[in-house]
Amino acid sequence: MTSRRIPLVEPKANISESLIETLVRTFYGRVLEDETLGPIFREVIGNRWDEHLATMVDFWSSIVRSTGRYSGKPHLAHQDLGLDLAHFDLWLNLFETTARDVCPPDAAELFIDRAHRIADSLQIGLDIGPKALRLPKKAGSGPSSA
Ligand code: HEM
Repeated sequence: MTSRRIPLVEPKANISESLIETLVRTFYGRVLEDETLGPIFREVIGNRWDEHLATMVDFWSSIVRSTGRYSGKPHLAHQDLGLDLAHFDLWLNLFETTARDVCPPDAAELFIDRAHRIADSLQIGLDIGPKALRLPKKAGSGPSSA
């Protein structure tokens, strides 16, 4: 049997909905104060903050409690935001700090592990950074570069 290269952090903590809500509210409060991330979120979300926070609570509840409450398409939500690696680094650093500030250690590690995995998947799907697949364009799918 081969060992995993990236050990999966398995859920140990029984994470409550109220912890998820605290994490989500604290994190997006800090995101809004960030001089780079704040303006992006303000512009895109506008006055839909209640909806966004509720979506994010459902998202994390699905991830760490397997409640199945989220069924959106995160890749589509991010594809027109012009994100680059620096945005992901900022987001992940802020998320890690917030998770460690508001969660017990084992819960924080689970959130952080999943956030990194999903960020990787977003970068692969959005063709950002060294993890991007950079697949050649299919014939007929764009302007030809003769
Ligand atoms: C790189 C920095 C990031 C920025 C600037 C960013 C920005 C945004 C914005 C503006 C939205 C709202 C889209 C809309 O309602 O139209 C959104 C939605 C969302 N983001 Fe991010 N995001 C980032 C990284 C991440 C990461 C790393 C994750 C996951 C760990 C994530 C998960 C989500 C989810 C689940 C939604 C909801 C999509 C839906 O409506 O179904 N984002 N993000």
